Amino acid sequence: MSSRVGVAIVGASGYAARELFRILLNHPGVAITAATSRQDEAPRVDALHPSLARRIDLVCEPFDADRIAGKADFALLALPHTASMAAVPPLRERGVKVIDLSADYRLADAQVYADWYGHAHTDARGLDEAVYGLPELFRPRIPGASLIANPGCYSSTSILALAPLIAEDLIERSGIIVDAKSGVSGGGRAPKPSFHFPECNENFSAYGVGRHRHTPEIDQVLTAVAGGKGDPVETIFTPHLVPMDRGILATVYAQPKRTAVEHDLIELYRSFYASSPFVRVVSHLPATKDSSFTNFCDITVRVVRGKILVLACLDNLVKGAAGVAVQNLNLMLGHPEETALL
Ligand SMILES: NC(=O)C1=CN([C@@H]2O[C@H](COP(=O)(O)OP(=O)(O)OC[C@H]3O[C@@H](n4cnc5c(N)ncnc54)[C@H](OP(=O)(O)O)[C@@H]3O)[C@@H](O)[C@H]2O)C=CC1
Ligand SMILES: CC(=O)N[C@@H](CCC(=O)OP(=O)(O)O)C(=O)O
Repeated sequence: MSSRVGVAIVGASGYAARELFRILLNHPGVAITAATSRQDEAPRVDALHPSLARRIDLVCEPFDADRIAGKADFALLALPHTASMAAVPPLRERGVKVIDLSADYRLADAQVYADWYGHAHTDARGLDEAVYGLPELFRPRIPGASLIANPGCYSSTSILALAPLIAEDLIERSGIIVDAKSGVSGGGRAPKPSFHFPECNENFSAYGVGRHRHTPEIDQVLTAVAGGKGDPVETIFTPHLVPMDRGILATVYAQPKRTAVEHDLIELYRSFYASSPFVRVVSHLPATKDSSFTNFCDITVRVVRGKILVLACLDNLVKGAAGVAVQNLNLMLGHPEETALL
């Protein structure tokens, strides 16, 4: 036990936290030494998440940076945005490395954050130092980071779908259409009217059209993938809510700069992701159930009437949240990226 690294899970009662527990309880190099919740009665983790009964014997405590620093080297924050940026500075001041699952450290520019999230950013230093935790694109930067901004679930799907085309400068950068669908757990465990069963069951609707907060995140990262050369990437990102528990499928439409050949594109994707164990470039059309409860993102490419279509899917709670957080933790700890994730 002593050779294990102590990890705290902050925001323990939520869905992303449940996945963190589920995955990390199988990790040979990690001990979950603390869990926090605002709930009054110091709930046991397995009372919050009965699926974890007999797997974990841990009581939640209120958030206290000193206590966490006394027990853990890493904190994985599964808090809503704005709550994270209040918790991150005191943890980092005490030497705790942080992987933040919220959106608070994903956008490099505080003004862009304020514009899309409607709140001023209060941790300029953290924002400056955070590394965007999408290992497939930024793997070399992750081991040395002290603060990781874990990507959004729609963002990961869309970025992984588009990165090879942008990196190779094969498509026009404006007007890229990302038509994405998510299961309801993407909205978290806290009840909201649109997620109420009679509202979302047997229903299918778009939301956030033209103003979803993952738009600037997708554009920012893909513009970085382009190497800062040329025009910025501008996507038209439209999310939809699908009445299923989990999973995201994005269908991306892009205008090629020259004639596109499907077979060559599939080969490009295979070579681009050859060193990325969690991207499966497939020839069939991916379906959410194929990646459910896994850390895989499945991607394929088609050419239809001269346009490039990329279809990508992943599990929003795993590759879209807790799984990629553990991928990042593995890289920071020097473990194989796949540890506890296969
Ligand atoms: N769901 C998903 O698919 C994905 C989620 N994310 C991000 O991960 C984070 C967690 O998401 P998810 O687990 O779905 O969310 P949940 O709503 O399920 O859980 C968040 C937890 O944070 C705690 N919390 C809520 N509000 C506050 C607050 N104001 N201050 C402190 N703690 C608070 C609550 O725990 P308690 O009441 O016990 O204190 C709650 O259970 C979010 O930032 C989300 O955007 C990222 C990618 C995908
Ligand atoms: C279905 C649903 O509501 N999904 C969430 C996205 C969840 C996620 O990845 O985003 P953050 O980490 O940025 O919150 C939404 O559209 O806001």
